[in-house]
Amino acid sequence: MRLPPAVLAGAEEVLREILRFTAPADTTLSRYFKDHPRLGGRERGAIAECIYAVLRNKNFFTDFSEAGGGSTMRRLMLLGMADAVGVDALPGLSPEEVEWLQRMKAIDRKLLHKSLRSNLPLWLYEKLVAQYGEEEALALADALNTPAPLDLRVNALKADRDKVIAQLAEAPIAAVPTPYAPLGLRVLKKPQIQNLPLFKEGAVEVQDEGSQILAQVLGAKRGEMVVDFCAGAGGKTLALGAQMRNTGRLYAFDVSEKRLAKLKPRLARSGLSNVHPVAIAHEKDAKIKRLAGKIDRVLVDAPCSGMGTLRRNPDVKWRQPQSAIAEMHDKQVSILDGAARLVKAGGRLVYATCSLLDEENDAVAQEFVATHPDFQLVPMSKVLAEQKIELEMGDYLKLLPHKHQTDGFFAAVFERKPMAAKAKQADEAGDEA
Ligand SMILES: C[S@@+](CC[C@H](N)C(=O)[O-])C[C@H]1O[C@@H](n2cnc3c(N)ncnc32)[C@H](O)[C@@H]1O
Repeated sequence: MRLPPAVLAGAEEVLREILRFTAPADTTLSRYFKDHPRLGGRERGAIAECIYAVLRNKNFFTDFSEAGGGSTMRRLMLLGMADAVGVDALPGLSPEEVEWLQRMKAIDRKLLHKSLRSNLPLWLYEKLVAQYGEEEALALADALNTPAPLDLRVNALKADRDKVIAQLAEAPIAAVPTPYAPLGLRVLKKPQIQNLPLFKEGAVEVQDEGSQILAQVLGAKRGEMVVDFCAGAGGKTLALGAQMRNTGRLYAFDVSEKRLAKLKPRLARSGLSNVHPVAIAHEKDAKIKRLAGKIDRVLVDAPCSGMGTLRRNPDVKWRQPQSAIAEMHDKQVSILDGAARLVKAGGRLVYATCSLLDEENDAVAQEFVATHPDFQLVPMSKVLAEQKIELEMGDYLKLLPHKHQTDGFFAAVFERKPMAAKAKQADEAGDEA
């Protein structure tokens, strides 16, 4: 069935705004839908998919749109719409436009020049080639430009994975266990999970399998004191609280009160009562000092470029200049240093990002070890074996969409050496006196 003509005009209008890259694409889209309440579900879906198709394929579409009639914005919008809903669903096209769109569909993208095929900014493509080699960088780029599946985490406090699969099947929603995360489910289509009783009652949360694995890597146990240092809206906090079986104390720190506020309804659904959200001013806040040397496990899910999440947020690659990566690195080093003070002797610290870039990952972990002799790296192979997760890794966790079908994630685990830590804690106590 053809879309109403107004949908194409609407998509062009919102695309023009989004390609200014002054705000996240999902924020602009939500505002547009709020301002146009009469748009139906199918129309909204078509506009959103069109926008995301353009963001994912921007290099290729921009190059191809140099040919063809009408304004550049209409041509980009048509390419996005054709990708999203197919040429036959588009109303009011001229015969030339139909022929032009069919020509685009027939192109074998594997034969394109690599910078067009990767659909990444050149600086990012070159960094990935330097890290992974050309063949793997292209496979990674292809995976990053493919929409992510919908993953759920079963809340072990309220449900059991097999039973949730059976309940979803009644909806009917097909879901299978994720390959690595013990409580993960991959939903085969993308239904509105938020309306299901299972979701409203807190039996499931939406969480990428990679993010679930990150939370698991911290190894939080019953009765422990744990800090989620960059908790945000609490994706990992909720997983950690359930891992701790709703016992002990889990502090959820963040500098953004707005993000922490989004954690509250999720906490209410989850049934967790061991979580304590705390807004901090910065990573050296006095609230942190009070807990210095007292915490069993600290997770630093650091602010980062987010380049591992391009399957979901394809605008992220166009919205950040290369110079932002060096700034991120410095911030990450500073946050990790601030968070490390919390860890008690023999306790663990996990540094994690959803970036794919060495500067934000390996380089931060190496700098930390070099400047914190009281901590030692715990090889990820050992951590994964402890958690019974069957993934082959070396020193670090490096999850990649083309290999593991997760978002791109990095994690390094450090342990505070028992004796040295005690001496340092004594020093810190002396400093504070
Ligand atoms: C990658 S996001 C966290 C995502 C979250 N852990 C989750 O799983 O949903 C990084 C978070 O770090 C927070 N942040 C930025 N600077 C910080 C700082 N100096 N101390 C603590 N949190 C900080 C940001 O507000 C953001 O919420």
